[in-house]
Amino acid sequence: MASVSTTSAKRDSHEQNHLDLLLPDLPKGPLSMYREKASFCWKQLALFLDGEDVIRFKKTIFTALENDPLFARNSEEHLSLERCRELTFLRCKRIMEYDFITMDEAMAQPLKLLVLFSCLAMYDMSLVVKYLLNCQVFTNAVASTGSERHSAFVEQVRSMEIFGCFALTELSHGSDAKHMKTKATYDADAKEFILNSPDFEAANVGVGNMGKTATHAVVYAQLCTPDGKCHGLHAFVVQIRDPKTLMSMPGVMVGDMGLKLGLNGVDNGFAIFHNLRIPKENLLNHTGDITPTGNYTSSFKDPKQRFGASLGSLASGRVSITNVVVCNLKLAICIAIRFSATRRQFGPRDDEEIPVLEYQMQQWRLIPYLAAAYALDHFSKSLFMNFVEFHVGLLFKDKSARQAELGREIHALSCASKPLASWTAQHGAQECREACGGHGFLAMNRLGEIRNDNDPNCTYEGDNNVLLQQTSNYLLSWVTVKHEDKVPIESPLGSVNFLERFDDILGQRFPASTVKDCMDSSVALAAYQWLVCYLLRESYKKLQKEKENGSSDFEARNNSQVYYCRSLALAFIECTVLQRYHEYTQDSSTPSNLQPVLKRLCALYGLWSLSKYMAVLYQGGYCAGEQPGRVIQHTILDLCGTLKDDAVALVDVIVPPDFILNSPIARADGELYKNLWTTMLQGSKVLERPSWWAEFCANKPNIGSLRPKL
Ligand SMILES: CCCCCCCCCCCCCCCCCCCCC/C=C/C(=O)SCCNC(=O)CCNC(=O)[C@H](O)C(C)(C)COP(=O)(O)OP(=O)(O)OC[C@H]1O[C@@H](n2cnc3c(N)ncnc32)[C@H](O)[C@@H]1OP(=O)(O)O
Ligand SMILES: Cc1cc2nc3c(=O)[nH]c(=O)nc-3n(C[C@H](O)[C@H](O)[C@H](O)COP(=O)(O)OP(=O)(O)OC[C@H]3O[C@@H](n4cnc5c(N)ncnc54)[C@H](O)[C@@H]3O)c2cc1C
Repeated sequence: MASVSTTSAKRDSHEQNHLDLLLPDLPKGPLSMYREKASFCWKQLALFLDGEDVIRFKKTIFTALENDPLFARNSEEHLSLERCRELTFLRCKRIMEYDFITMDEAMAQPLKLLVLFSCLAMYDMSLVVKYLLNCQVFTNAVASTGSERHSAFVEQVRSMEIFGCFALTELSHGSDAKHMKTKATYDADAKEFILNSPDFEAANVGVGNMGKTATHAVVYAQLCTPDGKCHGLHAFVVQIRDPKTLMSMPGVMVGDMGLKLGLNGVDNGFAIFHNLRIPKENLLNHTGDITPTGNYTSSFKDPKQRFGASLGSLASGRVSITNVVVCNLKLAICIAIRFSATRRQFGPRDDEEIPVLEYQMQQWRLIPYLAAAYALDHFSKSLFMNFVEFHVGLLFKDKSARQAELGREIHALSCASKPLASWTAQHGAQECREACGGHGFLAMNRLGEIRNDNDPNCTYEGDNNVLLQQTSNYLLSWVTVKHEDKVPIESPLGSVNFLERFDDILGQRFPASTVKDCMDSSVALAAYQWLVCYLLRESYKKLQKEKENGSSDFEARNNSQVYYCRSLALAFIECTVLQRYHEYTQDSSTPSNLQPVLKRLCALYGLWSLSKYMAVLYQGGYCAGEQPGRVIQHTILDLCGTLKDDAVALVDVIVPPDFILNSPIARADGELYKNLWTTMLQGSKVLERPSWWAEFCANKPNIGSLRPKL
């Protein structure tokens, strides 16, 4: 009989073999030095974070793209706008053919939807945006704002009989959705709505997929009844092009908005409606409906609530964007860390050059973004699952108070998580670009594309600064609830529950006196809870003061954003991200050998984010004297220094395959110069003289011949 130790050794080696088949070893080379220094096994962490099923699912998607010539990289340099759009469309169609996840599978494992979005986003942001606008944003808006009578539109999208877009923004109104001017007037005789853009300022603009491809749009318009009454913003399904010819429908002037700063695979367009008649049934009737004779009915008595509900479908976009932008951050940080681990500049001796990752400066610039990628990734997935819970409630027509509160909480969280994640990715992408020096500026290394394609995430689905106001409004509403109703502060997801200990928390002071104390992420978490309570109190006081001084509600709110409500919303979401990541890293189900590295990432994310608020922490008296500031700074540097040896392995866990990453300076083999050089030489016409060579060689300028004669 085999001894216990032999049996367990056999089991270990069996598990290792299994892991090696699932996640093959990465090539040996210049990155091996760091891989060998890692304090944990990257394969084990990948397995813990994703699970075997998701790892296999990702592999299926990535392999399909890599083996499909339609997805070949760099096959055509410098695409024209037309070709870029065409290629993105063809790829979008191909993704529908692959049907990586069926409806039933998505219902059973909703997180796999997010995995699919992430894999496509890592390949190309334009592709994922184009695909999602049609298959998710349009269909979701139809399904959640409409009713059974609209299900045919969803079916037609699935078979690509029609192609969808989502049209809310107008030329003269974007953030202020309530004041959109497009008008839908009911004609009781014809049982139709007549859609009109009163003037060109009411034209829908910036609408993804509308420029060239969409046949149908969810259009937001003010619903007016024959009695001349306006019932506010409602959504309608509007056919804008003929699916047989892609020519515009009569009554619709639709066009393309041209080149953008990024995301050029997506055709953003405009549309003007002139007496366009649409069937009565095309009103998406979740928030309100119309009887055949033209009477308006709605289950929402409060117009403010009705307005909020009509925009409800935007929440799924904001939740999903929170995850998609983390992909951009992951791509950028993976490139910069692999580069920094192989790029050598200067050294302690003339004959020794060290990797730039060894410099404290480079560590401090990059490793916090690596920590942020891990923390935000965890948060975005957990928020998505909260959204799924809410979505299921909607599907089952849950009218409970909890469901309504859950909706409010998810709205508040997503209105701050999209800004936090998109800005972190934006700043991170720029830092990574600079951290790779001149090589980072070469388009082939992809950091410019990542940065430019990430940029509009700060604007679409709601401008970041405007959205943050929704979160601070939500937090301030709890103060009113507490004062007026004297009920406990308790939300379905618990994100605001700590506010119940408001007075107690405000009485606390920075507790850590040594770097060792500060390594525990509970220190940063406690500081964040104090910060949120303090900013909430100060924002509330500021609003009151503004009103006492004669400001209207509108003015008071606007004059309380900078340093108050805006900071409050951001601090709250950072606190929530940290809280969730802290709980995750401390959880007993997290393998003990992975806990040290995850706890370090968590502590670093917390302290690094917190360090932006040092002035407020001192201003409010949470910190006093030199010690707290110093300890925080020293701990950040200490953590960066320790995590530096784990950084390459932490990248190996989250990085996609080379084909998807598509950055010669960051391939898994770490052969920085060979890969860069080969790619440079493979460019078309690199060694040829320019086609306009004669302009230099033969046609010399007649110097001074054009000098202005005064
Ligand atoms: C088991 C099943 C599994 C299935 C899982 C489902 C998975 C689904 C996956 C979905 C995937 C989607 C993928 C998306 C990926 C995206 C890719 C990127 C595509 C990007 C394309 C871009 C599109 C666009 O940009 S569309 C245009 C976007 N425009 C905006 O966002 C406009 C911004 N402005 C506004 O939203 C409003 O005007 C706002 C919020 C600023 C409000 O302004 P206000 O006039 O001041 O009104 P206010 O008083 O604040 O609000 C009244 C009331 O309503 C509440 N409210 C407002 N909005 C919402 C909302 N969206 N949801 C809920 N409640 C809302 C607000 O809080 C107020 O309430 P009270 O305070 O309680 O009165
Ligand atoms: C690539 C891309 C794709 C898009 N796709 C779509 C789409 O598919 N469908 C669609 O409908 N729209 C789409 N949009 C439009 C997008 O939703 C809007 O641009 C966005 O909602 C912001 O509106 P706006 O551009 O009108 O900015 P504005 O609202 O004019 O804002 C301009 C500036 O003013 C500030 N501001 C505005 N209000 C306030 C306030 N109350 N307090 C303080 N500051 C304020 C904002 O912060 C911003 O900096 C897309 C945009 C882009 C860039």
